[in-house]
Amino acid sequence: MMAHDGSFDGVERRGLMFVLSSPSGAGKTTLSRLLIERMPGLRMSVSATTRPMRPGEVDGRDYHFVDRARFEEMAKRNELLEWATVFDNRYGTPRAPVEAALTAGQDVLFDIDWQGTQQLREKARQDVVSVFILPPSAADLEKRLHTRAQDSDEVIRGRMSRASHEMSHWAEYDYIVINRNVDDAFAEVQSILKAERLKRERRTGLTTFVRELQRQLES
Ligand SMILES: Nc1nc2c(ncn2[C@@H]2O[C@H](COP(=O)(O)OP(=O)(O)O)[C@@H](O)[C@H]2O)c(=O)[nH]1
Ligand SMILES: Nc1ncnc2c1ncn2[C@@H]1O[C@H](COP(=O)(O)OP(=O)(O)O)[C@@H](O)[C@H]1O
Repeated sequence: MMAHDGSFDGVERRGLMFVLSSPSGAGKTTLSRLLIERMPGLRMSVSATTRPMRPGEVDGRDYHFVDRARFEEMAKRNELLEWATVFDNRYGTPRAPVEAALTAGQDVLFDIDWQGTQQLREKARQDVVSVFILPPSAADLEKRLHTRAQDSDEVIRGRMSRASHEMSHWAEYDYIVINRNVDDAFAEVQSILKAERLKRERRTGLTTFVRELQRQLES
């Protein structure tokens, strides 16, 4: 039997919400892309944002780029699972795709800030697994923001000055990963997801599975 989540261990489970947060430039986007590529059964939550599109970004893949009026309308209609203001722009998670994925037994990956993580945790504590990504040093963080070459010097200065505030929320997260080297950080994040998928409480099919094992043993 194949479980809904695409894994092959034969036991159904409830989908989980896997959250990555970090100061800008620490590597969330890089690690998220690798996770989506390499972990079956994991879907990315594509946020809505009012911030301008960066070179190389694609509407509907990286974000749903919307204007302020549209964003306010989505929030008012309760179409967002959470939302927050970051760097003067609005960011929010469309509710419907997340609920559809979880119902289908898929896990959902979120690249959201600490404000959004708090809101998800309040709504669904048991289903949220949160990881905070730290850069190895301030110098590395600044270098990464510059090598990404997608923001002006002024925007980068703003992001650096917000980094310390963002980082002050590290202790609210379940796991902390220091992104020195992408391969190691990816292996750590992947291990967290793999272990969390095995948590007893999420594995709704265990009672049936064990009952069947017992039946086989006793017959
Ligand atoms: N609360 C919340 N935060 C979001 C959402 N989407 C993105 N963010 C956060 O907004 C911040 C800025 O994102 P972005 O402009 O793409 O820059 P980045 O930091 O380089 O990824 C990051 O901390 C994201 O995690 C969302 O839907 N909700
Ligand atoms: N471990 C790492 N070592 C060196 N550069 C990295 C590492 N992780 C990410 N980067 C680079 O740093 C820049 C910022 O990473 P990104 O994933 O966009 O961060 P975030 O989404 O957290 O803002 C990108 O150019 C990315 O390729």
